[in-house]
Amino acid sequence: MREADNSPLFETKSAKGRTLFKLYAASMAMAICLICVYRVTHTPGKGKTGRYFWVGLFMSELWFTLYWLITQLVRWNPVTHHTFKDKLSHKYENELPGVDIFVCTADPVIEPPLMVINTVLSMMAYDYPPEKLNVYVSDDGGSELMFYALLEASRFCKYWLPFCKRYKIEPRSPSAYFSHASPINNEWSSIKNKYDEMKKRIDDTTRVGKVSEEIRKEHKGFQEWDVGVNKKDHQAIVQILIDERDPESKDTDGKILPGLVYMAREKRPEWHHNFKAGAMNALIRVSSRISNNQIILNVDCDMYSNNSECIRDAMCFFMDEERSQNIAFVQFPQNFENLTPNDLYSNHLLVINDVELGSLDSYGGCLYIGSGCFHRRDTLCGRSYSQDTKIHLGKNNHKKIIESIDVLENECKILASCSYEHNTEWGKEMGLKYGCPVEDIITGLSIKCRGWRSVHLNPERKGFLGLAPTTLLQTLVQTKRWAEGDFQIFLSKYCPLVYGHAKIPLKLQISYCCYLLWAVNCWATLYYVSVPSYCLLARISLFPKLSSYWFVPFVYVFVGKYAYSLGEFYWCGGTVKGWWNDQRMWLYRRLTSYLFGFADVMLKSMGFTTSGFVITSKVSEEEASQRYKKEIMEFGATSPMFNILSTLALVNLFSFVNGVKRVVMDSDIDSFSELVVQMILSGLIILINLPLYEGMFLRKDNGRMPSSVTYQSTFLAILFCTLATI
Ligand SMILES: O=c1ccn([C@@H]2O[C@H](COP(=O)(O)OP(=O)(O)O[C@H]3O[C@H](CO)[C@@H](O)[C@H](O)[C@H]3O)[C@@H](O)[C@H]2O)c(=O)[nH]1
Ligand SMILES: [Mn+2]
Repeated sequence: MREADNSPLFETKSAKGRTLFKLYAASMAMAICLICVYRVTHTPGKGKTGRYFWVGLFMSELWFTLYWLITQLVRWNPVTHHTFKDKLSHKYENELPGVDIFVCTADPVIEPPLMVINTVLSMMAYDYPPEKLNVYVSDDGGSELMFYALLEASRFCKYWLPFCKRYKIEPRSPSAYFSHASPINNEWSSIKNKYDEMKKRIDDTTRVGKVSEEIRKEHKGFQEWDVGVNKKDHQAIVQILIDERDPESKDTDGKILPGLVYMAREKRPEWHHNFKAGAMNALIRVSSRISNNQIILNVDCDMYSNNSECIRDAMCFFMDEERSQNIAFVQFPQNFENLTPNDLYSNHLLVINDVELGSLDSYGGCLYIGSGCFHRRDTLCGRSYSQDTKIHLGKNNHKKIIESIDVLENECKILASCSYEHNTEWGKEMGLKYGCPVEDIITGLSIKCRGWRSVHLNPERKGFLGLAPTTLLQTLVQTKRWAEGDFQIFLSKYCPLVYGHAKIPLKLQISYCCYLLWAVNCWATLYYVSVPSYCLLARISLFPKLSSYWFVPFVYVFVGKYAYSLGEFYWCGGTVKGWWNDQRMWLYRRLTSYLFGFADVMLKSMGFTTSGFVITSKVSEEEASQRYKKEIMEFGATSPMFNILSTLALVNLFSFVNGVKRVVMDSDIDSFSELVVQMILSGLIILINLPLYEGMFLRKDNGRMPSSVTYQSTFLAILFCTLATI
C-alpha cells in the first residue's frame, strides 16, 4: 500500500533519435570549420578588391556559427512529460490546493469583451472543485463595457457550468464550443439560446459603446463609472461579482460557483502603470486579500481553456511526493485557434514549442511565456527555494473572511492603487518585474535564479488556444516587442551569463541566449541578403567556384541545415508549405523586427526613448480576414519595416536579372562560374519574396503594398544597384 502511495504523479521521457541528431550536428560542425578555413585562406590580401566585403561576410558567418551552436544546444535533449491524473485524484482529491486564475485585458476595442468572457467562462468551467477556483479579471481598459459583459457572464455561468460538467464537453469556451458542436438535446438548445441572447445583448451594448440606464440599475458596480472614468485616469475599481461565501451563488444544480472578481487598478497620468506586469502585481495583491489560493494560473484574455483537465495536469507536478518541491511553475505552450493551414505568418512557433522548450526543460526549466502558466503564489512573490523547508500545498490557506463585501472591496481598492507600490519591492524583488517589454521572460529567469526549476507541459489535447496576429505588420510588431525585451535583458544586469552564473546550469544560461540574442541576428542577415547581391552586380566573387573542392562544405552546410529544418518542422506536425512560410517569416523578422528591436534597445540605453507595449489586436476587418483565410499576405499599411523588405527584395531581383543578362547576352561564362553562388543566393531570395513582388506590382486589393512604399523602395533599390555598378 505504502509503495503505491509514493508512486510518481508524472513521468519524463527523452526524445528519440538523438544519436542521429548528434551525428548530424557533428558533421555540420566539421563542414562549418572547413568554411572557416576557406575564409581564412582565401580572403583577398590588403589593398585587393573585395577584401572588406570578404571580412564582413566572414564575420557574419562567424556569428551564424555561434548562433547555430546555441540552436543545437536547445535541440540536444528535449524531454516530454506525461501526467497520471488518476493517481492524483485517488490520493489527493480532497486536498487539492485552490487556484486563483488571472485574466488580463487592456482594451475593449481590440480585445472585445465577448471574447474575454468566453475565456473567463472556460476558466470557471475547469474540471476542478469549484469552491477551489477564483477567477480575477484585470481590465486595464477600465471599461464599463467589460464590466457589463462580466456581469452577464456571472449570470450565464449558472447554466453553463452544470452543462459542461454533465456532458463533459470540450472546449468550455461557449463561443468555441458552439462554433463546432451539433445539438444533442433540448438542454443543449436552451443553453445555446441563452448564449446567443447574451451575445446579442453584449454585442448591442458594445456597438452603442455605452451601458444603458436600465442595465446600470442592475448592479451597484456601475456607479464606479458615474464619476467619468477615463482609460488613463481613474480610481481603482474592484467589484466582486460572484462571492463564493454567498449562499445564493450556486449554479442550477445547486453547486457552488467559482468566485469572480472584476478589477481595474487605479491609473493616473503621473504614475507609470507598467503594462501587464503592473496589472499582474495588482491582481496578486487583490487576490491575496480575497482568496489567497496557493496556485496562480495566468492567461491572456484571448487564451481560453481548451482542455478542462489542465489544472489537474499541473497539480501532478506540484503535488508529486518526490520531485515537486523545487518546481516553481508549469508552463503550457501557447497555441492558437486562428492559424491558417500553412501558418502564413509562422505564428505557431511549432519547433520552439515542440523541441526547444522541451530541451530547456531538461536543463532546469523552460521559459515563462506569460500565458497558460501555473505558478506557486509565494514563488511569484519572491520566495527563494530552500532544501530545508518543505512546502505543503493543499493545507488550507484559503482566507476565512468575515467582512462584508463592501468592506472587502474597499480594502482591495487600496491594494490596487497607484501609490501602493511606491517605495516597495513590487516590480523588483516581488511579483513580476517592471521595465521590460517581456516581463514574463525576465520574471521566469529570476525565479530560476532563486533556485527553482520549471516544467514545460505539452499535452496531446492543447491546453490553451488564443488568437495570433493576422496581418504581417502585427506579427512583425509583436516580434519586435519580444526581440527588444529579450535583448534588453541580455544587456542588463539580468543577463543569464552573469546573473545566472553559479545559480542556473551553464547549459540553461546559454539556451536563454538563443532568445535573448534574437535581435543581434539582424546584422548578419542584413549583410547576407544585401552584400552578396551588391557584389554580384560589382562582379566581386565572394564564394568558391563550382569546380572548386571548397564548394562542397558550402553546399553541405546549406543543404544540411535546410533539410534538417524541413524534417524537424514536418516531424512537429507542420506542412512543407508551412515550412516555406516559416523560412520567409524568419527572414522578415530578422530584417525588420530584430533590427528595430535592436535599435530601440540602443536608443533606450542612451535615454532617447522608453519602451511601450503595443497590444496585439484580436479583431480584424472583414476583407482582411478573408485574405488571411486564403493565405494572402497582408501589407496594406505604410511602415518602414515594409520599406526595408521591399528594397532588399528588389535589390536581389535587379542583381539576379543583371547576372542572368550577363551570362545569356554577353556569354560571360567565366564570371558566371565565379559568381554562381551569389546568383543562387539571390535566386532563392527572389523565390521566397514572391508574395512581396505580387503585393507591390500585381495585386489590386486593399491588402497590397501601398504605392508610396513601392515607389520609395524602387528608388532606393535602383540607387543601391547603381552604386554597385559604377
Ligand atoms: O498594459 C497592458 C498591456 C497588455 N495587457 C495584457 O497583456 C496580454 C498580452 O498582450 P498581447 O497584446 O496579446 O501580447 P502578446 O504578444 O500576444 O503576448 C505575449 O507576450 C507578452 C510579453 O510581451 C506576454 O505578456 C504575454 O503573456 C504573451 O502572450 C493581453 O491579455 C493584454 O490584455 C495588459 O493587461 N495591460
Ligand atoms: Mn496575444
